[in-house]
Amino acid sequence: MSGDNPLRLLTGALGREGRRRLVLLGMLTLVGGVAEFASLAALAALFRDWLGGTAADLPRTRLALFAGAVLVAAAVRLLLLAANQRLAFETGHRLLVAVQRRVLARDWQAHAEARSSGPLAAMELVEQWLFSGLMPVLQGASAAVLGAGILIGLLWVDPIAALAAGALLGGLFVLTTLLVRPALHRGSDTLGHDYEARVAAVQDHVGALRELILAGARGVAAERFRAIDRQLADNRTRLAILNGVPRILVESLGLVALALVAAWVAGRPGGLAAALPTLGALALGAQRLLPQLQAVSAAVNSWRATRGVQQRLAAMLAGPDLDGTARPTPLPFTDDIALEDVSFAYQGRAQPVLEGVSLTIRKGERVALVGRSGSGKSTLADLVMGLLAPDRGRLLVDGVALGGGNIEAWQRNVAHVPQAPFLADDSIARNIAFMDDAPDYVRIVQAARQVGLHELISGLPRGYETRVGERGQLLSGGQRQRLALARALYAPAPLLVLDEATSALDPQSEAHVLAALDALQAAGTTLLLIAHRPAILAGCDRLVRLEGGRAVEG
Ligand SMILES: Nc1ncnc2c1ncn2[C@@H]1O[C@H](COP(=O)(O)OP(=O)(O)OP(=O)(O)O)[C@@H](O)[C@H]1O
Repeated sequence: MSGDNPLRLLTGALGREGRRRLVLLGMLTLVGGVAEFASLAALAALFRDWLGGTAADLPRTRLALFAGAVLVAAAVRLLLLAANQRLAFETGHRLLVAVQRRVLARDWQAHAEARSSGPLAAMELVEQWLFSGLMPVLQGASAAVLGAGILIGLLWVDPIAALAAGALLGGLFVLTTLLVRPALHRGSDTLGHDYEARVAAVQDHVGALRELILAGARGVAAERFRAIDRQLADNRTRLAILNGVPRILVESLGLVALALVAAWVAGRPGGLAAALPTLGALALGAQRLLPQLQAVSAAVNSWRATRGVQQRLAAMLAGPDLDGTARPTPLPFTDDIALEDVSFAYQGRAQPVLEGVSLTIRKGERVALVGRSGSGKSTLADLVMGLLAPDRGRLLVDGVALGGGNIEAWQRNVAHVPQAPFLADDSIARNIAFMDDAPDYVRIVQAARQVGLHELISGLPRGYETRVGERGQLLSGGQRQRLALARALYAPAPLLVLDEATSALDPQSEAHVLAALDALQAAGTTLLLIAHRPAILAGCDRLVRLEGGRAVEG
């Protein structure tokens, strides 16, 4: 599912199963078209046989045929309704999953540079596309086939009248569509961005509420949001109206067109009596054909109205999909990690953060990275963890160069605790056993004890089942850090990277953490610490200082 062609987006989103369903839907639609044709033809035949007769002469077989054809047509419509809805929701589901898979497939740098409002807005975009784009299109496609069946029925009954009706209705459809086309294009192009802007604004409110309160800027934020949503609401209103106009025109002018054809038919030689079968077919045609025409018109215009949304979704789907293969076995790590002449610059920045850094970290060592703010400590740690790739130079683990295929295998050796760790809005236990579908409570408690959190957690009314709130906001900064450290201890990895992960700890908590680090090192874990606090630095085997993009010992 790739490319920015919205049509490819549709077929790609369907997947193999969806395409099979689409073929079935097409076949069912054809049956529906035949049923529509049959009901019209049966009605005309009924009128023809009955012409001039009394109630007693009613040809019962013809009547039964007509009733049968109408019932079959109704049954097929019901099936079509169900098949259309199923296909649409299934496609929406697949599309959303596909977008999230691509969000998860991004590499670290792309993720850091991307706006998080995009993936969040994808949910709204998919809903919008589903209800205002795909569903009308599926209904319109069915309607086109059913409408063709009705028109063929009319052709069979009275070719000239059918051609006249077809030409008038077709002309009407083309005219009304052309009428709204430019305005629909204009409105739809900004729609995708408008949705993203709205999500981004809400994210700011949630993320920066403290700052907004203290700056007295809540009113400003509300006003900005009002303007963003006003624009979106106005645009959606305009598009909905533009979408509805052709439908109303097609319905009302279409009725007039069919009445004109009926009047012409009634005026032909033979008079009203000879025209009766055609008039009956036209009346039924009007009742059946106009809604189909409306649906086709809605489909064409809805597809245009959601063009901007389709383009945004297509852009989100343009990236690579998540690798579905099994997790690789960890890369052997028994000797050392070596950086050889490594240089790195962030995209769009002329100045490299690191230039010609060479450094060896032996297995089991505790190394501290120090240096001024912005000197590149986190960048170096990201390179060691394989989250970033060097522009020049290389990284070797036990002499094996990292790159391409073995990065994930290397990352299976790595645990990381950042300064502001991510905590899920879940229980303490589930945050320690993060992403573990079968949490081991013995290990959870052990990890919590090691970071000095067990007493505190045990004292809470719900203990380890206490929820930590969104991003852990029901805990203090130091508690969050220790919880993240407990997470790293729960699933120990040969290399543990702590990036200012102890900055919010009091001396007592720090003592706990130091003891935990000692135990880890004694068990053979390699520790790379970015830290400033003397107690943490004192326990390290080596200090590596970053200065002007270079690494110096001491
Ligand atoms: N994703 C990014 N894109 C562009 N530049 C970045 C990115 N991340 C960091 N930088 C820049 O790279 C430089 C090094 O940043 P880094 O976070 O590695 O420094 P640091 O030594 O860890 O700083 P601190 O001690 O303040 O955390 C900084 O100038 C920073 O602005």
